[in-house]
This record gives sequence, C-alpha cells and structure tokens, in this order.
Amino acid sequence: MSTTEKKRALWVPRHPEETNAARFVRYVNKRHSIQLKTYHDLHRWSVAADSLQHFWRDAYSFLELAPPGTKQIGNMLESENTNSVPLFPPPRFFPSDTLNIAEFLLRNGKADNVAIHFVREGVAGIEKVTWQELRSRTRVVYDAMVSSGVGVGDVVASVISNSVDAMVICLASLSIGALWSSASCELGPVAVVDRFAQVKPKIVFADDGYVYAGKVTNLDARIRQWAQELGESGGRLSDVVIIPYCSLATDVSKIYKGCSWDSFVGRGKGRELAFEYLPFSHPAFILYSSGTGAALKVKTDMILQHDTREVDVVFQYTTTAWVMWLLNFINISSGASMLLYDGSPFHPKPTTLLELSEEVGALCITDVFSVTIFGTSPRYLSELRSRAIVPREQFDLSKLRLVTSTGAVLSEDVFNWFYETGFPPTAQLVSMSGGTDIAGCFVGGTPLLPVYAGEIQVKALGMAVDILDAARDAVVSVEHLGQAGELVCTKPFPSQPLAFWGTGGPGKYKSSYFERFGPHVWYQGDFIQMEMDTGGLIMLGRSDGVLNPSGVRFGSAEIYAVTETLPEIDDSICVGQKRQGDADERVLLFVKMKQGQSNSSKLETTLKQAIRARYSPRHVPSYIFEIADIPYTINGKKCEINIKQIVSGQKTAVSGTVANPASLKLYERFLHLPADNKPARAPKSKI
Ligand SMILES: CC(=O)CC(=O)O
Repeated sequence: MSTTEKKRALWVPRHPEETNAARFVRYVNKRHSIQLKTYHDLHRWSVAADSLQHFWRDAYSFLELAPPGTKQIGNMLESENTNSVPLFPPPRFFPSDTLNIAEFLLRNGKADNVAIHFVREGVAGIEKVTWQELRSRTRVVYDAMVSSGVGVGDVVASVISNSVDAMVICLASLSIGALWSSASCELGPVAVVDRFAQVKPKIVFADDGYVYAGKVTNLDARIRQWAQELGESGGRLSDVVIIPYCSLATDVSKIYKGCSWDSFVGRGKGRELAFEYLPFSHPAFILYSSGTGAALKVKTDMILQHDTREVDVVFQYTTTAWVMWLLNFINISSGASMLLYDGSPFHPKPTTLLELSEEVGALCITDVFSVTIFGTSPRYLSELRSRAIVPREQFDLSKLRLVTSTGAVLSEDVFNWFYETGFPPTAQLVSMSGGTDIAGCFVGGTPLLPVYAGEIQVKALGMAVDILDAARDAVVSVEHLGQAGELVCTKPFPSQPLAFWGTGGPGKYKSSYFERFGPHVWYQGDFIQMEMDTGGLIMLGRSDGVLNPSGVRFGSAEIYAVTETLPEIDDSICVGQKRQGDADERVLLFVKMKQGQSNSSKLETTLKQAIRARYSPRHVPSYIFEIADIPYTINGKKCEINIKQIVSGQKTAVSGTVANPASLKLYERFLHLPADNKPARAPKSKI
C-alpha cells in the first residue's frame, strides 16, 4: 500500500458511547477530575507511572470484584511509584484485600437463568444448567471435598473434558481455597504424570473416557498407569475420583487410590457452601507453560475490551488444557450465559459449532436467541474458509456481536474473508494475543475503535506494552519507528504468575522472562510491529521462530499471510534452518496441499513472486517443499520450534501436547540439503 493510501476500516463502532469502556472512561474522569476522551487517552493513563495504581483500583471497584460489604479497596502495591517497582520478583498486589474467587464467580447469576448450555459431541440435546443448579452442584462437591480433607492451599487436579463437571469441581476447590490444575483427556499418561507429579495433588478427578470426532476412548488403562506412577512419585495423593462421563463402568478397585464418583459424593455431610476469604495474592490456578489477579485481569479484558454484558451468551471453544478454559470459566462472573461444548469442532458436521451458535438461547432472556460472543482461533476460521462454508448465508448469526480469535496470528486474508464473505459485517472481529503465562491479553480489541485487516486493534488497558529492538538486549524502543521487535511489558500487572511451581521455581521464572532485558521488563517472546497509520499491532510470530536469513529478521506469520491467499494450499509451516559451521540460516517453507492438488513448479513460482512482491527478495524461502502433515499442539499452535530443531539436526523435546507427533518424522529427511542456498533459487523437491 502506498503511503498516501489510507487503510479501509472493516468494522467501525456504531454506538461507542454505550459500551462498558465508555462508561468506565466517564467513571474515572469523574473520580479523578480528568478529561480522558479516546481509547488511547485511557490506555496512556492506565499505564502512566502516577496513575497505573488508580487504573487497577478503579477497575477493581468498577468491575465489582470486592466481596459485598467491602468499605474500601486498599492500595494496589505497597509503593506508590510504580516506576520503581520491578516485575521480578513479582510484587504482591492489593496486599490488604481479601476475596474468594468462587464467591465472586457465583455472585451475580439470577437463580433461574441459564448459566451454562452444555452440548456434548455424540449426545443429543442441550443440557441447561441454571445458576441455582450450578450453585447446588458446587455445594455437593464442596461438601465431599471438605470431608475428604481438602483444605486451603491443597492442589485439586483433573484430567477432564470441557464439561459442567470441570467448572463445578473448580468452583468447589476455589471456595475452599484449594488450587486448581487441569489437563485434557487426550493427554497420554506420561504427560499427565509430567504435569501432576510437579504439583503433588491431594485429589485427582478423572473422566472415565471421552468422545472426539465420533470415537469413544476408554481411559481406564491410562488412568491406571498415571495414578500408579503419581502415587509412586512421592506426593500426597489421597483419591483418584472417577467421573462416569461416558458411563464406561470403570472398576475403581484396580486404580491406585481409586474412588467412584458416588462414593466420593457420599462422603458429604450436608454442609452449606462456604467461602474462604483469602489474600488477593493467594494462588488459585496452576497453568502449564508457564489468583485473584487473574480474575481482575480477565474481567478487565472481558468487560472493558470485549464489552461483555449481562445479556450476552458467550461461547468459547476450548479444552481444559488451554488457558482459554480459565478465561471462559471466569467469564461466568458477568452473569452472562454461556455455551459450553465438548468434542470436535467439525463433527458430525463441519458446521456443528455454527448450528449451535444459532440454536442456543438463554432462558428468561427472551430477546436473545443466539450466541452473541464467539471465541475461536485462526485455524477454525481458516478451516471454514477452505471448506467454502459461508456462515452468514447458512445460519442466522444476526445477534453475533463479537468474534474473538487467539492462539495464533490471524492473517489479513482471513480478516478480509470474514467481512467480505464469511460473517455478518456487523460483528466485530477481535484478534488478541497474550498468553497462558499472564492469563489474558497484552494486545486485543476495543469497542471504541475501528478494525483493520491483519491488525490487533490496541494495547490492553493497564498493560504497559512496548516494542523493543530485537537485535539488542538493551531497552531500546522501536515502536515509534514502526519497526518489528520484541513484545515487552514494562510495568507490573496483577495477573503476573506468583511463582513457578516446585524446586528452582524462582530461577526458572526469572530466566523465562527477565534474563533478556532485566527485572523491570517482562519479555514475552513474541515478535510484533506497530502499524503507524492506524496504531494497530501486527503479530509476526514467536521470537524463537523468527526467520533471520542474512540478517533480515521477519516472522513466519508474514510468509503465512501469503500462503493463505493461495487456494490450492491447505496449510504451511515456515522455519529457519541452521547448519553446522554457518552463522547464517536459510528459510524452508513446507506446504500441505489441498486434496487433489500438488506443489507444481507453477505454484512455487507464484509463491516466490508473491513473497518477493509483498516483502523483498530476501524474504523468499530457499526451499519450498510439499509435506503431508503439519504438526500442531492440541491447542492449535504450529510446532515451529520442533521443526526448526529437526531440520537443523538439533535435539528436540516433543511435549505430550503435540496432537499429531508422528508428523514430526516427516521432516527428518530435510536435514541434509545442498549447501548452496541463494534465495529464490529453490529447487523443486517433493516427498
Ligand atoms: C490469550 C492468548 O494469547 C491465548 C493463547 O496463548 O493462545
């Protein structure tokens, strides 16, 4: 695009003054006698050294997190000057406040309204769980947990589907002050032991089986294996409670500390549900990759960035192994109704999720008969497009207000498809990026500003995001130059992890985020750029996957932005290859072709020309290969680092969360390629 050409907005806010964010601006203006007007004014104020504390305290009270009867919210940090507070060691937030997250989550829903619409693959109908039922199911599990000796600070773990049970068990654990940690059912026994041996749970809940893409998997043998190994790993496991989710009649006597759901529940003594009020910084969730802080951050994202309201029906597609499960769980605090789905997004039909979105309504909210907020991923949207599904023609999605996408970079091409062909143009498409480690977003959406193709709209409120020079370890911002660089955060935020679990935790925490730029700068490991025309943000990929041939740095997402425009390509993965004795690296692009298509020399030429024209000759991959499969994690992230290591002859650690680990083998043959790698001279090579 030429510099004089203005970018066209794909979506513009219609009634910005009616949004939660606009109400919040009026609220802080009044409280502090200031005159913030735009989103950018609000963001600047939310991260300034002398008002960061005001922002988080105001968000705390505006979002009504404090327990009923709280007279005053204390200071966010002990020190008033947030410039002097490092992010590591992690500061304690709101040191004088107490809260119980479960009480907060269950506080707002009206007894007879539907809290959760639950749909399971392979099970007909929609289970409607009212708020009253949710509270009473939580009470039953709470009662049995107390009888089983679960107390403040104990870990409750679950190998569980994205079900109502998962929410109920988590709520019961949090009401006691126990910590929650979950894994999804498809994880193998080694991965389950890897995770839970570290956190030493007191109780583990496990579904007896799961259903995915039409197949029922009985987990009996896997549970036996991991329960035995967990028991031997020296923890304090007292029960492995089997949930008869698939009615598979598991023999619990064969499982180490096995206990049936009925005998577990039978331990209850009829106790009322009670909430343990704990310090703001009391831990609540153990997440893998990396408290109340999470609740404040998630609420801020939901209400102020996504404008979630009480009348919304929210549908986030996720498993219990992804941080989006936690975000969705905290979502219930808005009193909004949710659709919970367990199963494959494409089974029995590729339009299953869209059908559900149309169908699900909320009891007692007569004018809402469809999902209004749909949370998904770039992969899902690309898949709809490549299957030629046109949601807005096939379904009534007129009530859909917001579609959020996370987990990977959402390409410009998918943005354009969304508005030109795919979804109702009135829906706001929000691409967001944060991480498991921060339980929320660094950058995301706002209802106050337009949406542009390929761009994340804004930096999230209260998050002092900056873009630092990727070639240096010094704190040098390149944001105002429009240059690509490292995404960092330079001020403390309440959803920072409290610690890394287990021995050596503080050291691992420090080396993960603070080695690169020091204790005042959180280094996220994402490569990002600001679009100077619009102020939007463009994610370019993970920093460790950054491509760097002959000193030109660019992100894999830039290459995917081109491959995604070619209809014959189903998917692609782009990595750097390092060779022994060569300081430079070359770029390899692997393309998975659609059925019936092949990587012809014409396609290679088209690809190279498109990359050269859009970026530069130095962005053109040295080699383009056809490949039969692309490895993904179960959360839909491409395994670029594994491939980069494999093609560079380095050892690679394959985590239990790779959904299709066999595909990694396909890349081993690319270790030995001819030495010469002049760009654009890529020989055609197929497998
Ligand atoms: C909010 C996110 O960024 C979620 C993720 O890590 O995929």
